Amino acid sequence: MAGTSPETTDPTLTQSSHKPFSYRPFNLQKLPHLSDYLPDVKSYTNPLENNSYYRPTDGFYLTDADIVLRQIIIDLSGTFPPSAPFSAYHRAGPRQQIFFDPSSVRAAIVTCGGLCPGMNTVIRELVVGLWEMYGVRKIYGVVAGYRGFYSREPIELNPKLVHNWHKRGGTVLETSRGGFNLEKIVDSIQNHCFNQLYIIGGDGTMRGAVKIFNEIHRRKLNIAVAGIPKTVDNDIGIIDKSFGFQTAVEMAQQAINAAHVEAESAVNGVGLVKLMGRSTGHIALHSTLSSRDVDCCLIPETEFFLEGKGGLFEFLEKRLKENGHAVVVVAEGAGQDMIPRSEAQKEERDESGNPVFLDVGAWLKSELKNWWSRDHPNELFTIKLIDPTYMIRAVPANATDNLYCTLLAHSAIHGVMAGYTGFVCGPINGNYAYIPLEEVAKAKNEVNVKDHKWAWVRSVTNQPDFVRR
Ligand SMILES: Nc1ncnc2c1ncn2[C@@H]1O[C@H](COP(=O)(O)OP(=O)(O)OP(=O)(O)O)[C@@H](O)[C@H]1O
Ligand SMILES: O=P(O)(O)OC[C@H]1O[C@](O)(CO)[C@@H](O)[C@@H]1O
Ligand SMILES: [Mg+2]
Repeated sequence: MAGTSPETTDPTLTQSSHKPFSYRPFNLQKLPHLSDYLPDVKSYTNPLENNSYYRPTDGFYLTDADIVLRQIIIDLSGTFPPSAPFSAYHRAGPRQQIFFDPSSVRAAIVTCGGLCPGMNTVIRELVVGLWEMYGVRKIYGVVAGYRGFYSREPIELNPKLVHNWHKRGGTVLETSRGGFNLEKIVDSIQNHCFNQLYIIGGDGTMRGAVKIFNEIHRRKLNIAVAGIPKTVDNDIGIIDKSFGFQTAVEMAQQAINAAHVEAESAVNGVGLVKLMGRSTGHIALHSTLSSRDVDCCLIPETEFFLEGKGGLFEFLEKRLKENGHAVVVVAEGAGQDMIPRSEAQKEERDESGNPVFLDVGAWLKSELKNWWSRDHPNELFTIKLIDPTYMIRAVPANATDNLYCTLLAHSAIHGVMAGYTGFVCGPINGNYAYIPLEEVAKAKNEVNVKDHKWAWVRSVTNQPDFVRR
């Protein structure tokens, strides 16, 4: 159960009792396990064995031999096997042997960072899953993010209390930014005798979770740490997509529809929609592709400009002439370098240290108005800015995201009960896997403006590439 070695040279599948499978050209990512630093940690038979609802059949339990490949698209005309081996991860799911006696488990759940549809579903399913599948009875909610570990009393959770939480937006446990004090957090975890941590949050939260995991490891504590990636921006790497993202894209359609109606109903009407996306434009991109009413999509990953040949003004002028209206979607992180700001504004950070952005929607609206009145002083022009910001992330998860949240929560529980620690669970190519926390904390998921998806956006909108020629 301990580690897996990527160094095995034999290209055939090999197995021994302590060194599980490794298969070239796949590099099976090492998953930390409590037994790595606690050699005497005891194992138990999984209680699902006797759970009348599950009746484990052949193949029900997964072993370390079950892996998920990160790269499933291969160009055989290139070098094969590739010079750098593909990453592979352990599949998520129940293990026959577990490393916690359910009656001694004290699980803690915390939510950190901004809101995202589905946070309450994950909490609910962690509570219900721990309770029903493994018979855990001591489950606590840490209130208000990382700072809550040392500044608030945890609340005890049970299935009855959380039964309808999945129907509510936000997080009943509350969340916050900042307040990360490693010593205080780990001291408090020890004082409360928590031995399982379920940390729900975005990229910043995962970086904090790595530090907590390392400190727990350093103190040699019998505490397993699981990260559950949450980000409405979909900016966490390796996993297919984050929960709540699809719900947010769906909500954004309402704003785009309204912008389209306003623009269509005016003379030279422009509907401008500002959507979330701090450093990634996934919400803007996916909303544009699903809507088909969008004439131009602006995201942080690619620059744009206003004046001159190939610029936004020239493009909109053409569109207004052709169609009488236009819809522009802009991600909040786009065009930040173009917005004038004071020295103080340049330095501004939120409690977590993230740069505070200026309002690209208001800025763009004003630039477009000025341009039109300068170049077409005698022609009507209307611009309506719709900024649904928090509306797209404060809603409950849709059915697809609710299902996704449930599978994530159950994957996390199975992994922790099996003694894995310092991992994140998430879907890779549609299959749930355990990924080392450290790897997730480093990985970014930006829109690749060189790939087919962005080309698709450009073919749907026919917007310029904003390259000065
Ligand atoms: N490098 C870091 N080390 C330790 N803690 C961190 C780090 N970065 C962020 N955190 C902590 O993680 C928590 C959440 O971080 P942040 O506000 O950046 O949100 P996030 O998890 O990235 O979610 P999102 O950006 O999707 O809203 C905060 O309490 C913050 O103090
Ligand atoms: O106003 P808050 O709660 O700090 O969050 C705003 C940020 O959170 C996110 O929703 C997620 O990081 C970003 O899109 C946005 O910039
Ligand atoms: Mg973040």
